Amino acid sequence: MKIAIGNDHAAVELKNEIKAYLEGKGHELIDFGTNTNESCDYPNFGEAVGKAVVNNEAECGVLICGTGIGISIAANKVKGVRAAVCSEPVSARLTKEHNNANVIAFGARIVGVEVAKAIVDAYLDAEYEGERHQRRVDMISAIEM
Ligand SMILES: O=C(CO)[C@H](O)[C@H](O)[C@H](O)COP(=O)(O)O
Repeated sequence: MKIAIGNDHAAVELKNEIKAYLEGKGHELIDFGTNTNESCDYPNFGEAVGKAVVNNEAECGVLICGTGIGISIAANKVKGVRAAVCSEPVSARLTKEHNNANVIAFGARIVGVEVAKAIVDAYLDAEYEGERHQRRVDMISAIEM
């Protein structure tokens, strides 16, 4: 799967761990940075990953900042993005099954590397269930119009 990934300065190390983990599973990662510990602004990376997903350059996105919150708020401003912050794998599975989330986010200051791996695994292994959930996802899309 082609996956866009992005992060701010708080999450360079965790991003590199998750990127290597996903590449080891055969995924192709498009890395939008940042790749240094120099302080930077998470909206740039949330926007870049969100646009890559809605423009079909990637099938889904992974975003990491200190909490996962700011970067997901930014991504959610891109029309068509449904980014969900998850700090554990059950929510990560459910946001794919119910919300058809196309971006998963988490915080490098909140979760450790093993929980982060479990979150991306749960998200990527899950399938959108459609049916009653589609009505609700359509309602979310209608808010963007
Ligand atoms: O956006 C955030 C909060 O929701 C992230 O945690 C950022 O990484 C954080 O705000 C960055 O903070 P810093 O003090 O500039 O490192």
